[in-house]
Amino acid sequence: MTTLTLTQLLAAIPNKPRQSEYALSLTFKAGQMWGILGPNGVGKTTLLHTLAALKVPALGAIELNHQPITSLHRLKLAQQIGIMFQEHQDGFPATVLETVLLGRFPHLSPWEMENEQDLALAHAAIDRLDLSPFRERALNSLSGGERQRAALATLMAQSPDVWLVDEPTNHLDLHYQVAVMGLLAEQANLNKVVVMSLHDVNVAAQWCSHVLLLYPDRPPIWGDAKTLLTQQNLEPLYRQKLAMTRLNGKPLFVPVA
Ligand SMILES: Nc1ncnc2c1ncn2[C@@H]1O[C@H](COP(=O)(O)OP(=O)(O)OP(=O)(O)O)[C@@H](O)[C@H]1O
Repeated sequence: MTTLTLTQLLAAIPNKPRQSEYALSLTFKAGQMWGILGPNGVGKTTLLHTLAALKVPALGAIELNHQPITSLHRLKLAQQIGIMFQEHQDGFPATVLETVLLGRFPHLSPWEMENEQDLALAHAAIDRLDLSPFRERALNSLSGGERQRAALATLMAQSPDVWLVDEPTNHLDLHYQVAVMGLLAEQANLNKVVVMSLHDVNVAAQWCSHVLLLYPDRPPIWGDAKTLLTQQNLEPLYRQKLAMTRLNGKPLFVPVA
């Protein structure tokens, strides 16, 4: 069973004094769907980048299946941990299919070309994200939502054990928000670890099994989403008064002006 364990972890947040940060010690487990919530600038993206070993933490350790991630070869890491970034930068001109195929790169040997199975996985991911009409389109010609779905299709083609997803519902209309959260829930059901940053507490309440609440000015809390997603915990998180009701047994929060 895949585990990603954080021990006394402090992410290196630029311009933030270390003494004002609180350490994280928790384990993300296979089958769990985690939402990281917190105000703008609190460090959600920095934490995701640190978990993907793209940033060195200020302090503490991260272990994938009880092995320090720093001891794993970058290629091995990319086979097991995948990240979808918040901002999508198109480094060079490429079609949707070429981009999604990049997800297979960590699984290829040096100089090896993608085989039929890699192509089949890329096509399946494109179909799953409703991108078939755009298969041969230049990535930079896509709309924001289509581009977001192409990034998720690339992650799906990569098929890592740990999915780190920075604001998955960004740019998406309501239909695709539900479709994409359904896709991530499906991955958790397939025993992947899913960790995402979210701004919509209602999306977290609807879909996440666990949450990590990052406060700007007090220790973080983490655990069962049903227990932690309360007005009492969320109002100080966002410094915003909230009203709460229930829909189908799940809480629904509305900011009160
Ligand atoms: N390259 C950088 N130089 C200076 N400061 C930076 C840099 N990158 C990030 N920061 C700062 O680090 C802090 C954490 O940023 P981060 O993107 O992790 O926050 P976030 O919680 O994801 O925010 P948001 O909800 O706005 O996406 C912010 O104050 C940000 O301005």
